[in-house]
Amino acid sequence: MHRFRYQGEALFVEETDAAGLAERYGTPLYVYSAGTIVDHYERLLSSLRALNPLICYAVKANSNLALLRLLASRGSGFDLVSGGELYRILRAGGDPARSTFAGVGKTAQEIKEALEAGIYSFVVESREELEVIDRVAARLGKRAPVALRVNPDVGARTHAKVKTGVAESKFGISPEEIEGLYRQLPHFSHVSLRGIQFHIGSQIRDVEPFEEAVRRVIPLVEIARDRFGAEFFDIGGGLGIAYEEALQSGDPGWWESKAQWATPAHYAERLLPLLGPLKLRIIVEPGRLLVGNAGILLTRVLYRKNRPQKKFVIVDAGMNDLVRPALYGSFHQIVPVARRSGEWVEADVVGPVCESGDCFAASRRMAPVESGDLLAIFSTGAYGFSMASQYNSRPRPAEVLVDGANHRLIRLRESYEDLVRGEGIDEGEIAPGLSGRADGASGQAGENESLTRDQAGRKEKP
Ligand SMILES: Cc1ncc(COP(=O)(O)O)c(C=O)c1O
Ligand SMILES: N[C@@H](CCCC[NH3+])C(=O)O
Repeated sequence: MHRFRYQGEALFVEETDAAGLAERYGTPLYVYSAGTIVDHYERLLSSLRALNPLICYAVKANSNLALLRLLASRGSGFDLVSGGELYRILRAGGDPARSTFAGVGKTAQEIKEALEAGIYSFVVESREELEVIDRVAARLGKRAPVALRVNPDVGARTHAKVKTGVAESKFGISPEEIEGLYRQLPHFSHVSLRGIQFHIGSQIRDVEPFEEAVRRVIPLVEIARDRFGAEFFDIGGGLGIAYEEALQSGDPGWWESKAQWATPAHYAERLLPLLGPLKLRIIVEPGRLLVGNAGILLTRVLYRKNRPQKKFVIVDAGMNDLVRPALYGSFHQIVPVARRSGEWVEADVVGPVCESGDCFAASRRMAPVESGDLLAIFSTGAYGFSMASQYNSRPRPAEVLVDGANHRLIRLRESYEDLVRGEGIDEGEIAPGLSGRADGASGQAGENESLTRDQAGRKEKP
């Protein structure tokens, strides 16, 4: 269950009133409930108890160090997709030996960093990537643990932009190609096959696609286990949550029975008989499920605008802070932080960004609001801050973690200075010696790659 409730007319996050948080830390403000995250983690673990699973939290959903630390302290491993995410989990005290590294475009540098950190397994998405991993491992005198990501060509009822298990998507390797790779694997002398993985997409709330994917991939898993000694089967993440009526139902999504959606009992009931007999370590990679309904975005109403055709509520959060509605047309419940009586209105809730798509809710029936009021945008713990940008030169918002009656800032609101960090106007101001002339007369012109300050001088070639 999530821990956001009205007490009287005031919205509370655990035992902390939301309005007080907005006063103290300003808006827009992401607020997370630690109790909700831990509850979701423990519930998932117990629903799959019979498999003794390893949960690898998908860092991309929300990569704040404090959340990573919280999950690591409960024993969670991590699903990573970049060198930056590896850096984050190391900073947060996460264990690379309980973490996997997926993604279709790992660079040789990222592969080297993960090998040196002692990653539990790469999740390989192409033959060419496998070759690079083999080469980097050889150079380091190591053997790289790898899993192959299977694209099982299973569709799922979710947004087209977040389906990843269909043959047309860029992810994974087809079953036929994997069979070919099995034959060639002995030639890769610096990798060992540790597992098989699939991940078919995100915000999926039916069990059938997961079951279908497991069934299709099991024959490949059995070969990996019997011929190559593979030890795990990773069935990815993608479990959906309730966005509709998230507050009223108290439903983090998937746990409680809802006529049209699967429950964890249902999921377990259907998958355990398939997975149990494999006698392998089972890994799951949930992101949204653990943190999605554990976060809200607090925003203040700046202005209202009433036209005969439409009413607008203009708030101080924008699509740069929360891009999901603009990107996917996704629904987020929006409620007042302090309820007032009066007639409900139908309005568009929009942000200040100069795009018509900067709209959190279109023609939404909502409780009456006045300028200065606070609103809470629900179910924004996943893919909220982690997809935020500085578009329109808007500093990214602050983040706060609530635990009971305690609250603490876990990310400072950005300043104008943060907006221009790393930019330079004059020659040599930010990277002395790097500038040059097209004819190669000086500096490192022709490198044809832009370097970050950290990367300069330590590029790993594939
Ligand atoms: C490889 C991988 N694992 C896990 C996830 C987590 O997905 P979700 O947040 O839907 O559980 C993703 C994102 O879809 C992913 O790409
Ligand atoms: N960003 C997407 C989910 C993508 C999952 C990443 N593999 C969302 O907000 O729903």
